[in-house]
Amino acid sequence: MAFIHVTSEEAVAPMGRGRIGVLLTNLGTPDDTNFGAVRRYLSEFLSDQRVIEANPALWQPILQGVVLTVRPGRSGKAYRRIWNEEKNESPLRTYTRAQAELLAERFQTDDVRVGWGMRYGSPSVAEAVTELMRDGCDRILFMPLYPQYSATTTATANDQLFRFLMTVRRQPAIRTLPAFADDPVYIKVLAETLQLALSGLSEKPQMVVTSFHGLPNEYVAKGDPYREDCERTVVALRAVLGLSDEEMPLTFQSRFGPAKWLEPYTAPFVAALPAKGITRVAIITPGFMADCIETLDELGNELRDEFMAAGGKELTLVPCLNACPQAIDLLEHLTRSELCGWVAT
Ligand SMILES: C=CC1=C(C)c2cc3[nH]c(cc4nc(cc5[nH]c(cc1n2)c(C)c5CCC(=O)O)C(CCC(=O)O)=C4C)c(C)c3C=C
Ligand SMILES: [Fe+2]
Ligand SMILES: [Fe+2]
Repeated sequence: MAFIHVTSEEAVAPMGRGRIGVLLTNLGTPDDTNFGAVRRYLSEFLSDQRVIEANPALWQPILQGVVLTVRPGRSGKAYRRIWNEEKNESPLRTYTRAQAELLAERFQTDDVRVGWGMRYGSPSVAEAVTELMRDGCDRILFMPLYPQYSATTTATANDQLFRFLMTVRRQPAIRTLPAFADDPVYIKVLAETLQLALSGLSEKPQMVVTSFHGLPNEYVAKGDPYREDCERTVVALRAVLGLSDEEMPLTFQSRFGPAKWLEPYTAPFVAALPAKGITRVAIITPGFMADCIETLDELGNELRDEFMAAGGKELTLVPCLNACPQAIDLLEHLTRSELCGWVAT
């Protein structure tokens, strides 16, 4: 029996092209400030083996026993201090949604859909990708919003996307955003945000401390390039602003657990400054694309109190990029670069 080969051009439909989707992703945040909601969020977050690399057989009893008994109450209190009462949600969610909505406006004429999702909590990455696929997107740019790469953030966000796609028969094509630690537009926007925050002050700060989320030393020793990426950002920022290492030091905040993390630790570093005659400081947090509990509470409340109690006169916390027009310029720049060949750049 002869096979019939369909070879004529008319017999084969040209390849259909669907829409392009862009999916902004950040870490995630609790749905509420009550004990149960914070516990659910922390349980998901701290069960991620990219975040806590300890053997789960040893870690889970500690997590479910001690950590999730004590921490949700303490963290819930902190979330209540920074909660967006108007929208009844965490600031990280407010800003991530706003970033997606404003970025979507920049792509209206390209017919590019922009969604947003969270690595932990809601809306989940799976929900957000499903929505884009239902909207006809067959090519998706996945954008974990971490300027500095870490396996604990960038890689686990990518894992979560691909884990979902394992359940999908007809997968979209995927691109993922790489870290952008020394991207000139990112550095320029950081510099402008800093200058804007300082422009209203009657006296200039004596020091601009950079504070990045910390990471266990062990992860870096095993090859996580996070510290190098943070250094890249700070070196580029100092160069643009004409500041020395002493005028713009690099520090790490938000240590969790008893292990040694990247140093110097922000809080003791800043609290020791008044004793050295430095009573006016600004703190900039380039690793956070949006204000969250770590910036607003850990620095804006806890560290501010500590600094003032130690004899400090003024602590200026520079807002994160959030949803200001320059932040959206940056997101558009990153998106267009990564969509090269998919849309006109
Ligand atoms: C081992 C624990 C943690 C690692 C490693 C870690 C890395 C890491 N985190 C961010 C960004 C954010 N972290 C946030 C909150 C947060 N982080 C940890 C622990 C680790 N983070 C905890 C327990 C929490 C919850 C808050 C608390 O209970 O204190 C947030 C804010 C979330 C919010 O809702 O506002 C962000 C953002 C980075 C960039 C990073 C690796 C470099
Ligand atoms: Fe964290
Ligand atoms: Fe914290």
